Amino acid sequence: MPPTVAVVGGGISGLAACYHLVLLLEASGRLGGWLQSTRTADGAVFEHGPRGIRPGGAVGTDTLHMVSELGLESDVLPVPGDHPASRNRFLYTGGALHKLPSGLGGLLWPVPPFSRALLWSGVRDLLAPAGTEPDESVHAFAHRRFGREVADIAVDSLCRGVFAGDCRALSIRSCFPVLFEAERRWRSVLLGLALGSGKRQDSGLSRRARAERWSQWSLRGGMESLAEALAAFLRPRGVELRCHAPLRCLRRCPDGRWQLTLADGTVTADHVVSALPAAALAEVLPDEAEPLAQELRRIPAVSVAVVNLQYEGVTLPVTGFGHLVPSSEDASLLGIVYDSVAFPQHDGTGAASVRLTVMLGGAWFGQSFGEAAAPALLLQRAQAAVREQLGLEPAPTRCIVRVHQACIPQYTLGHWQRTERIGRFLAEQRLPLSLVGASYAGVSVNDCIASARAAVERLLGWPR
Ligand SMILES: Cc1cc2nc3c(=O)[nH]c(=O)nc-3n(C[C@H](O)[C@H](O)[C@H](O)COP(=O)(O)OP(=O)(O)OC[C@H]3O[C@@H](n4cnc5c(N)ncnc54)[C@H](O)[C@@H]3O)c2cc1C
Ligand SMILES: C=Cc1c2[nH]c(c1C)Cc1[nH]c(c(CCC(=O)O)c1C)Cc1[nH]c(c(C)c1CCC(=O)O)Cc1[nH]c(c(C)c1C=C)C2
Repeated sequence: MPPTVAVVGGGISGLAACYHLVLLLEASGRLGGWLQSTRTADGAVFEHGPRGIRPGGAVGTDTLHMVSELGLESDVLPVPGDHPASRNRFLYTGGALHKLPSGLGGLLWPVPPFSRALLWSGVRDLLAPAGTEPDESVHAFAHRRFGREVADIAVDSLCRGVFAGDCRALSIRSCFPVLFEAERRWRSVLLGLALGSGKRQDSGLSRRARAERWSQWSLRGGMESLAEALAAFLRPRGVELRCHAPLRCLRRCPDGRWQLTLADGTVTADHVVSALPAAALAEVLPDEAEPLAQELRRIPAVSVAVVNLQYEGVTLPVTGFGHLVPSSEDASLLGIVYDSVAFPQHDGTGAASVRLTVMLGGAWFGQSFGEAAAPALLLQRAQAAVREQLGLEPAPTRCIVRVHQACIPQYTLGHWQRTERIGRFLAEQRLPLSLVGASYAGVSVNDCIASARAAVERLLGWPR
């Protein structure tokens, strides 16, 4: 009989793992995890989780390949390289919006909010010696290589716009491994980025993405359609996708198999693929795996309030992907995405509208709003930010507030050692358990899918 493999966690990582396996157990009543899209009767789509996926690199190529296999090709909404949402990103500092420099002109002269031409930061990176520490905070790394202003403003904002996190606590080695490696290998981040990108094998959609220089893509029905399409692909192929099936407890049977205790019974499996957040897995492990549980509990995650707003009869003062707010300007307000610029197809058939998503909290959630923030307060804060930062005075015609508890894992300093210790424990104890998902090696949808695929390949002994 072939071994039984149970996948726990029905987010994108668990679903992607099931691509080749047979049973998935999901605690909630829906699949997709943070892939959450609201579709309104007038055809508008509001994203409460990821809103765009990068097509580049091996992981981006693999995701696009999966999209083709799922038959979603005609639903892909690309954002080509010459689109304003690809070219323009803004920072809100000193009470004003500043376009992030692009092109040579933007590097040769001082462009606010930077007091010196960014060229000097590039020269500093080319001349500075390579670091020797095995890990460093993202801020310390950026300060050492590019100078204080770039670290305090640009890199601070970048970490808020990807991890909703604090660059002073996040690890360069785990959050931005490409930059870390570039410095180690080429002694300069810029040199490494310029020389380091190898040749890629493109086909179909990814070839088109490269030719048209897509910066990101979404789907006509929103990102949740990726989870729905995966589920629709898996069910007729014999994969059992069980919702309302929270894993309560994981025990080893005397014969070495796992016994999974659910709310309404037990399941036995030879191998378990955990696609749960690290802290959720820690809660269900048996006592003998306490050292593993302790490491998992040291991988924190931050909460983000996502406020979707729709306005009618207004015009944005700038056009682009959106703007980020450095923590020195306003720690509680991470940034605003101008959704209707990148994906006007999601505006629906109503009157011409501007759709925005305001993201609040992250690493500053508790200090800004308390642990149990009232949705009305978050909505008020979001609307005030849109008024102050974008000058949109009218009341929004549609508002959706979601508070996502512990939604983005934080790879803090030393994360690489934690994941190594976790791997060592699994190997030494010969535990038939694979860990996939956003808690370990990349938070993007691409990284989650890639982690699931790699685990399944190891499990089934497939060559890469
Ligand atoms: C607001 C926001 C914006 C984002 N934007 C982007 C973006 O633009 N681009 C991008 O690439 N990525 C983005 N991301 C990141 C990306 O969406 C996530 O990292 C990814 O979806 C995580 O998937 P996952 O399957 O690993 O985890 P999750 O989605 O957290 O799935 C885990 C699943 O496990 C289930 N579960 C928990 N406990 C149990 C249990 N005991 N038993 C059974 N099931 C359980 C949960 O219900 C959940 O469904 C964003 C994330 C957020 C929150
Ligand atoms: C304001 C907060 C956030 C915004 N998006 C996210 C947060 C927390 C979450 C997020 N955004 C991206 C990813 C995936 C990372 C990846 O490796 O693909 C996640 C988890 C994509 C992303 N968003 C921004 C950048 C620079 C990236 C990396 C990929 C890319 O270059 O496209 C910047 C950014 N995010 C937000 C805004 C308003 C913004 C810039 C203007 C929203």
